[in-house]
Parts: sequence; C-alpha cells; structure tokens
Amino acid sequence: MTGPVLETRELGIAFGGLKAVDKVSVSAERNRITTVIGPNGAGKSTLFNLISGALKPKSGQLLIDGVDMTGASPSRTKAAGLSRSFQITNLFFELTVAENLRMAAQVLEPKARAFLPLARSTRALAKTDEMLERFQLGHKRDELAGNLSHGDQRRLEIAVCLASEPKILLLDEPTQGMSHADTADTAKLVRELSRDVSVLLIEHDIGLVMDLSDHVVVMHQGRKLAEGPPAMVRADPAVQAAYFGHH
Ligand SMILES: Nc1ncnc2c1ncn2[C@@H]1O[C@H](COP(=O)(O)OP(=O)(O)OP(=O)(O)O)[C@@H](O)[C@H]1O
Repeated sequence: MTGPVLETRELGIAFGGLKAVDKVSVSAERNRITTVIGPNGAGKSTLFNLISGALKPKSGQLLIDGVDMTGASPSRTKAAGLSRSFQITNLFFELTVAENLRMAAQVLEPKARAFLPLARSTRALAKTDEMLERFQLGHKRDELAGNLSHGDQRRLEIAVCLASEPKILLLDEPTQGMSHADTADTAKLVRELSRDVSVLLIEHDIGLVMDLSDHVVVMHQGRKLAEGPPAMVRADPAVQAAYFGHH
C-alpha cells in the first residue's frame, strides 16, 4: 500500500457553538512520527477522538490505509489497524504484565481458535514473549501491572498497543507525569516503535517534539495553523505568536 497510513480531510466537529475541530486535514506517513501540538484547548484530544471513532465528525472524511472510515466505531477503526494509548492508562492493574500483553495479542489468533484453551493461543503467546523481551519486561512478567513503577507501566502500555500489530499508533502525551529519565527512555522507545508502525503523537514537551518528530502539525483554536518539519514549524512567526507566546 502506498500513500499515507492515516488521513483526515477537512474533519470537523462542534460542541454547541464551539468549533473544537474545524476543517482539519492531516496525514500520517508510513513509519514516521507525526506530532500534533497546540495550546490547551486547541482541539488535539478532540481530533484524536474523531480519528479513533470515539466521536463522530460533523463534516469531513477519515481514511485509514486509504479506506474510508468516516464515522466508524472504535472497534472498527481498531480492526482497520489503529491502536490508541490514553493519557489515563488503559492497563488491567489486577492482571500480570504477561496477561496484559497476551490479552492484547489475542486478536492475532484466527477467530476459529477463540474458544480454545489459552495455552493453545500460540501466536498470542509468542507475541507476548517477543514484547516482554523487546520492552525489557521479562523479569516482571508475573508481576501485577498495578505494582509496576510509573515508567514501567507506560512502557507496558506501549507494548500492549503494539502487541496487536497495528498500522498506526495514537499516543496521547505518553510522557505525561514522567521523570526526566523515564521521558528520555520513552522518547527512545517511540523512536524505535516508528520502525514498525506509524505514530501519531500529542506531546506538550516541546524539546521532545523537536527531537522526535518527522512532521509537526500545529493546532490553534480548532484549526490547523501550520505544519512541516520541526525546525520549520518552530521558526514560523504565526506559530511563535500563537504557541510559543512571543513574536
Ligand atoms: N465533550 C465536549 N463537550 C463540550 N466541549 C468540549 C468537549 N470536548 C472538548 N471540548 C472543548 O473543545 C475544545 C478543544 O478541546 P480539546 O480537549 O480537544 O483540546 P486539547 O488541545 O486537547 O487541549 P489540552 O492540551 O488541554 O488537552 C476546548 O475548548 C474544550 O473545552
């Protein structure tokens, strides 16, 4: 497949009179990190909600891998290859690290095997082992997810997202609340991930945005204000005025 893995065309939604997302067109290219930035209330989370199917757009179009997914439910966008990681962690704290991964990887099993004993979920179990090793969580496999450090939980969360082999990963502020060291580790991880999967990111840490992103989209008051390579966006006077707060 060529072309962007994800594309929005003039996507829009309003809450009452407020145009939270107003004719926003973005595309995420394959195996690239595309980052959406903008001040509080710019419409970033709402855009993610429209892309994942949590909200239905009032206007515009959404394409995943070239297929029209406008108005599709979250389960349909997920089946089309979209995986979303929330600001609020979506791990099962009362399950172990390995169980969290295996549940996510279960979608890789053919439907006919869905009711077989877990031990025979060979693809899901192999994927679990692969993720444990890659994310250096092997020694914590039988630990309850709820007992992990914040950094390990975020790492596990990204691993859970990848376990279902998505085409595009939506990450909503993956470093929020992290220590400096955990932020650096997560940045490294996101960069690694982008070798296998396209990433669409919301991030407030501007240093990280500049460092990580291949392409930056700037939102302001529901609209797309600018987009381009990080350095170009940062130098844009309109972006500096709206986002960085100086002229
Ligand atoms: N369900 C809703 N009902 C009414 N207004 C909403 C709803 N969701 C978002 N909004 C409004 O839409 C605008 C965009 O909000 P959104 O959360 O998308 O911004 P954001 O860029 O993600 O901000 P932040 O960086 O603070 O998370 C805001 O003015 C917000 O108050």
